[in-house]
Amino acid sequence: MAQYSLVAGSVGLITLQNPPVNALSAVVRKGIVSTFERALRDPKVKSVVICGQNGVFCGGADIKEFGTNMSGPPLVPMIHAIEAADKPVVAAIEGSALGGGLELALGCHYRIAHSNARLGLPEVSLGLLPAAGGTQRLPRLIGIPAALDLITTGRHVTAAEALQLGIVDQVTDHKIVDEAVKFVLSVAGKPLDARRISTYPCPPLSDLDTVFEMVMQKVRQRAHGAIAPIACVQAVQAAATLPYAQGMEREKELMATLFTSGQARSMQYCFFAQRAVSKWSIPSGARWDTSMPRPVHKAAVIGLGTMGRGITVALAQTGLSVVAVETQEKQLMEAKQAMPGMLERGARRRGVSLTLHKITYSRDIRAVADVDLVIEAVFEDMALKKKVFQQLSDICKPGTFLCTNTSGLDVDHLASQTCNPELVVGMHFFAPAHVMKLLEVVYGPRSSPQAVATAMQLGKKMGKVSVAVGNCRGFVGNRMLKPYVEQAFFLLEEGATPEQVDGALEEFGFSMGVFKVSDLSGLDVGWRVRMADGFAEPGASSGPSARVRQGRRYSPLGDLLCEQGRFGQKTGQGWYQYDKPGGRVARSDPWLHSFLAEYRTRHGLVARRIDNQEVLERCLYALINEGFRILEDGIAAGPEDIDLIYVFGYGWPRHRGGPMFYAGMVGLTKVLQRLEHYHQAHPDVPFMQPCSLLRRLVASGSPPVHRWREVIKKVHSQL
Ligand SMILES: CC/C=C\CC(=O)SCCNC(=O)CCNC(=O)[C@H](O)C(C)(C)COP(=O)(O)OP(=O)(O)OC[C@H]1O[C@@H](n2cnc3c(N)ncnc32)[C@H](O)[C@@H]1OP(=O)(O)O
Repeated sequence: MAQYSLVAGSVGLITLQNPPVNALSAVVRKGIVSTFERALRDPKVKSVVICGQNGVFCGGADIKEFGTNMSGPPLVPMIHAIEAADKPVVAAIEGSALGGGLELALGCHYRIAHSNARLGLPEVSLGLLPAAGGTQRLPRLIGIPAALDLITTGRHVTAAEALQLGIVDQVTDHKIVDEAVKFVLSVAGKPLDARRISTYPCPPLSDLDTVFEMVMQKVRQRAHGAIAPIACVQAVQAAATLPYAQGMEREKELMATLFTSGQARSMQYCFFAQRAVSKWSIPSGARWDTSMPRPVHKAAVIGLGTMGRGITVALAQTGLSVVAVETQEKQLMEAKQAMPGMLERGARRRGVSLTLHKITYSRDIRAVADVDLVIEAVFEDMALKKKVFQQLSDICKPGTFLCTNTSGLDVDHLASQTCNPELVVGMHFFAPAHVMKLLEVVYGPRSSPQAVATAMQLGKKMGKVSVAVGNCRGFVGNRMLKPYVEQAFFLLEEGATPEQVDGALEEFGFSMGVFKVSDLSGLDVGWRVRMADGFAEPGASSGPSARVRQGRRYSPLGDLLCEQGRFGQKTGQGWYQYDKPGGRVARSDPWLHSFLAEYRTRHGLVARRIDNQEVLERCLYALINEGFRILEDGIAAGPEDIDLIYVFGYGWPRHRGGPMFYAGMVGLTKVLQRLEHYHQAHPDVPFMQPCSLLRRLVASGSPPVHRWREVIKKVHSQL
């Protein structure tokens, strides 16, 4: 709702009230319309201030209303009425003014912001565009280039930047409503014509066509198939070329296409999924709202390879004191040289001050004796990690949480090396750890609720999307990767090329296909895992049984490349070739194509034409099928957890909602049928055998993804 009061004798104060973010629900819109009309009618009222309760102006339209039969007064005419009023209206902005919230403020004649405010038009990240006049007013106010930047990226700006851009008229550190009232009294009687943004001409720009062409090209490249950023550019182009009223028509038309699109549904699902996974619960019954995290003031990182450096930087950026331990002198020196640059770039990007002084370095593991939490990030080798955990258990003060950054080893086994296994959890970061948003927090059967809560909270503080997952080989993300990569290898055996497989996946929306990712992270990573799992064995890649291991189909292609020293970008050759070791630009490699042809001949395989549909189905459905197994095993609490892991850690396109949501969009029956088809064709590939949970869901009428938990619960209760 919206509350109305008369202040300072002549100012109508309208306060938006819809906790927690004063979203513009039907009731709030109704409240604004009626209180505003009352203010206009009241002769005592000479001016109006609009603010939000509890330190937040407005988080935008109520996203929960999307997809329902929307009732109540629409936003556009409401904002027009405010702009057209003959009494001055000031938006008093503190906290957030986002989406429809900022559009409401743009309809006001003046905007004053508290220095804590954040403003933005983030609709693009919900698969939409700012359709309450945002695409038409913002370019008129701040110019086309700045408006394009804000609208196509959805980024939030601080009050200081908003002032610089001209979005707000004043920034204050004082009480926002008091300042707004003072301000509106000071402008009483001034003509309002020049304050109505819809009447402004768009600031002229020379060579408009070229500007839009270039922006569109850039936006398309970044969008990976998402349609909202493109529509955002088109809407701003309308502002630049059409009169306001026609621009509004175009905005409406473009929004109508987006609003009902699967992409918008997927992205809005991701928004709510992100909030849902922070409300974690684990099979022991521990939950986010009943488990108290312990404060972490000082942390340590053991091992300063690529991951350790990233984790140290991420911790220091959070403001924690960090002890960075590396026993190898050379590696320590390299880390000391590299990390200041990483911190500097981070500080510049985030507009904050440098935190170099937060890190102390040591070669001696005993330096971690007084820290609250340790993250082990040594080489991915169980024997080495066990030794580190035994040492930590002896050295650390009582109560120190011991975390491992393993990407898939048994966390419980590591916990068993310590005197207090309840203090042990996995904190699986993704490279580069100071940039990537995902953190898998891995609990074992003995991890205490407090250990899980502390790791989850630390992740949040570090700006990560933290997802609590159970302990199994590869946890959630890497476990699902295995069938996906396996299918990609099989496709090469059957006639596809890395270029074709990657092309199909990139067209689907991944920023990089599976083979490019493999070249980037190093082919040796997967090779080591396959060796540890007893699949890859020296000398076994070329014998007669090379393509069968442990009674199932196996492709030794990745092992063969590793045996040739082709580890990807770092060696300049992998599935592609690069201009030099460390090169970044993948080029097709004729050697690889001959190698594949020879390999097929050697194994009596005849290359066939494979279409992109088959590439997608085999790679993605194999991955999704493993996702169902993970749900069935209780390793992830719900489909949202898996989806966020894939969106934030593995480049799954957000506009496709994550693998499990995508399965729902495709139709569970179809996914099941295609898995059955491929499993019949390849009975020696267990990953293609449809998971029984998928069958259960189909048998229960393929409920929407938010109702899967009910079926999963039933499955678990019957175990
Ligand atoms: C004609 C169409 C015109 C306009 C279109 C739009 O306006 S679309 C909406 C544009 N706005 C946004 O995208 C903002 C989304 N919200 C946020 O970015 C953050 O929530 C915000 C406002 C920065 C606050 O962040 P904070 O970390 O403090 O809280 P949290 O994100 O956990 O949110 C708290 C709860 O509020 C719910 N919520 C937030 N925004 C909205 C919203 N716009 N509509 C509905 N609900 C919203 C959020 O889901 C949380 O709910 P909970 O049940 O507690 O998990």
